[in-house]
Amino acid sequence: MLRLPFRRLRPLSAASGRSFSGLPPPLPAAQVRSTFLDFFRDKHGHLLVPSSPVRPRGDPSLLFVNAGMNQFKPIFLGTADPRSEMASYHRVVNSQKCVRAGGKHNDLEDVGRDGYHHTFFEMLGNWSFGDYFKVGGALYCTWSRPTGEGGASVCNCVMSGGDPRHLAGPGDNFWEMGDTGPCGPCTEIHYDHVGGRDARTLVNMDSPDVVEIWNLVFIQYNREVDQSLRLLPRFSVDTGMGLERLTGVLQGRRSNYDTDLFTPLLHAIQQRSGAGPYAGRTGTADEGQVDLAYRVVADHIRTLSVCIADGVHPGMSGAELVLRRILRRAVRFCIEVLKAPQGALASLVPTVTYMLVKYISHNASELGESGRRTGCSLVRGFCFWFWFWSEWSGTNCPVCVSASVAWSLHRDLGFPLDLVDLMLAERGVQVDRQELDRLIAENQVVSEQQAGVSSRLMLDVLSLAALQRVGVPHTDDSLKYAYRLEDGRYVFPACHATVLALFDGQALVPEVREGQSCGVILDRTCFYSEQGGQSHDRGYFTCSCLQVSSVSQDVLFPVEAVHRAGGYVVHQVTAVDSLKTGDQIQLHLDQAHRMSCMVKHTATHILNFALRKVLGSAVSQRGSHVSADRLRFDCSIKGSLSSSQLQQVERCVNDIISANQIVHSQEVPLQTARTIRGLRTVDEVSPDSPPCPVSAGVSRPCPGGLTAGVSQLCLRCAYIFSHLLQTGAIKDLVIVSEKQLVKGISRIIAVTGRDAVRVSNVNDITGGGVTDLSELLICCVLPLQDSPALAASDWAVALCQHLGGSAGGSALVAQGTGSSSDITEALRWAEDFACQKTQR
Ligand SMILES: Nc1ncnc2c1ncn2[C@@H]1O[C@H](COP(=O)(O)OP(=O)(O)OP(=O)(O)O)[C@@H](O)[C@H]1O
Repeated sequence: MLRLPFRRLRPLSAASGRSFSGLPPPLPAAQVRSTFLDFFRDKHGHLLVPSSPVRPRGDPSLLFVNAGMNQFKPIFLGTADPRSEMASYHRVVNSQKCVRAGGKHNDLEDVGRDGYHHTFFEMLGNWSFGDYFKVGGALYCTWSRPTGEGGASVCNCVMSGGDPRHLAGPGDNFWEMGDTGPCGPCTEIHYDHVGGRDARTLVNMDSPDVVEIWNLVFIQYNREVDQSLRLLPRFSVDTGMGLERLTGVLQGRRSNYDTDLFTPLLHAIQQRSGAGPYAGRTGTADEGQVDLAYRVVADHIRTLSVCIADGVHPGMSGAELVLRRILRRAVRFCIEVLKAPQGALASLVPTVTYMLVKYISHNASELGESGRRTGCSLVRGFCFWFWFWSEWSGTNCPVCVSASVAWSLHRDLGFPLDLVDLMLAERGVQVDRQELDRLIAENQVVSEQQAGVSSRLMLDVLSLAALQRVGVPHTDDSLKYAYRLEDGRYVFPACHATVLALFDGQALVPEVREGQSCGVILDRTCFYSEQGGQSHDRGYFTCSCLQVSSVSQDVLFPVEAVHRAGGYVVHQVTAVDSLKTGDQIQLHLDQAHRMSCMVKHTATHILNFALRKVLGSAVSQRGSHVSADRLRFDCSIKGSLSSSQLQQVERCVNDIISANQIVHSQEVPLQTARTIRGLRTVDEVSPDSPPCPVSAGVSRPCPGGLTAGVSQLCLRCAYIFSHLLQTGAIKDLVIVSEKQLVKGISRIIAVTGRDAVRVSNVNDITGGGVTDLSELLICCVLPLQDSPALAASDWAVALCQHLGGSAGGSALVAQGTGSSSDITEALRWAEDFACQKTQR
């Protein structure tokens, strides 16, 4: 027997629905929200918990929180800290801020085109954690509220069935939060805005009238990183219903934009722009896309406001990049379509704040600044854009534009690439996508390499000229190579130096005072400067300074960065005491850090060699970066690597490592270097450096054409980077991830030594082989080692979560916290966790 799930209110006319000054809507959204929450809390004993911020807490599998269940992931997985409040949850209800603009759930494309997909929306949800569960048709949750008119139930939802007059039919499905994580079969409830017909065939068919409003998921599994499904320790119920869609249904509006969640915002947009009133048109009826622009701007300003309030700011990668695109898209529609003046977007923030007062804080100023900057760049862009189209308008309008034009719109004029795509698509023009992808990948590599030095104190052209004018000689940095092996240990030379010049960020100065940031130029150094993909050295200076008491004391100046400019090596420090030109200092190198970089550097070249050996000489390097933690290697490869090929590459590298081959180097003239067979990147040698080929292996390269060694290393690196003297110090290499950046270009990330052993252990425990799981470990857990603020239990929880709750993994992370003081506590915690699992 089917029950009546939703009684549709008599639809109001479109005009009255959009009237900004008309009667108040029949059921304000705020009341829809509170009725839902109160119902589950008061009638069914659910605990009302607050929404989490939209930035996921400690969950790298998500860019944004995309569902109410995200914050409860540890409960589903059984990894919640038993001492935490969360561990006591059985029945919970809330209204969660969700953003679906990236990752598995990405609705950005639909926003504005229909009336029910938003990038930001509130998800109403109720949960049972091992409490009630689906028992045939017996389980039901009724949710009802009296209307102002006669107390009729407007919403009476029965999970076990539906009325064909109103329910379009339950869609059986399987719901997943992302590529990994808790999941399970689900029943969706769809609402037919037309009603009185069998709309089952329209379910999930993108019909604007038949819309999913509630999804009831029966969480039973965890999707593991290898894509298998692991049965969870207990079964749970997880439901999610969009507040905006539900409000639309209850207010009798087909479009959410016609509800009181949006109408004040649309009104504010109209006031600030030169556009006519919002008329709710879609598709071809919406000539000039004015109503589309209204919807996009209204949607995006909500998303921007909520995200910024939660600490996600428009930026250059991950969630921040997504937000930057949203900001740019909103600005573009504001300026180009709605003809709004600059600053109009930011001026909407108070309206959003007023409407979502519960969530939004003082973000108007930031959005104002960000929006203003974006606006300026887009205004320039649009001038170019109009010129571009006027040039090609008429018969010569191209069907396909070259990738470099699209790229220049992006790089030079600041258009986001998806906006370029959109603008071209709107005019029926295609872009050479393959070539564009190549340009994107190339740029990504370059910008990542440059990122490390962008924020440093850089010597400008004038200061360089001034240095030369006063006769400051170039820095002698040959000591950075002067390390040797003694009894199997690397010994680095001591280095005393004289301060020749000080740069305060603007000009050369004779002295810097305490607290001042400056660039220090010495006559000699043993420090590496950051260049070409290898991190700079770490360490400090000591300087004998005269104290007030006339007693001389050693003062320590930590070196924050080291870079090179025109033959000078600049050490960036923040002065802890006064420092003057002529001061004598002693340099102290962080030898462990240097060793780690040398290990990764030599390993990178061996990896390059091994890839070519396994896959053939067509493999070519597209970029690399080595730091103390890991190495990254980008190369062009046809297709992606199979796991057996990756294993072969690893084996080849590890054979060279375990043979402890000698790494040879020898200075030769450039002409001679060019004749050495197998030697690569000869052209990259810097003109003022004698070329120095390096190889590892049985044969030693020498002038006159000797074959390069087993693992030929590159010429350029030999001179400006440090290499190991023997390969054995690498100890072990494990590839932790391999993925395609774009078609034809793969990025490999590998770790060495102790980290490689740890990753192998994780793989043994999880049976993972070479998986993204290990990358997670590297990306998310190992970097935390430097954070003293983390309690041991956090370690255990973090890894348990990343390993899908594996007790072995927990123990492993406890070991991995060797650098943290609280290893015993971590182990105890890991044991607790293992015990808890066994008991269950
Ligand atoms: N982009 C969105 N904007 C507004 N509400 C949404 C959005 N995505 C999902 N919802 C709401 O959240 C509920 C649960 O989310 P779920 O992941 O099941 O939706 P979905 O299957 O992605 O929906 P759809 O297929 O309509 O995009 C949906 O039933 C709907 O009410």
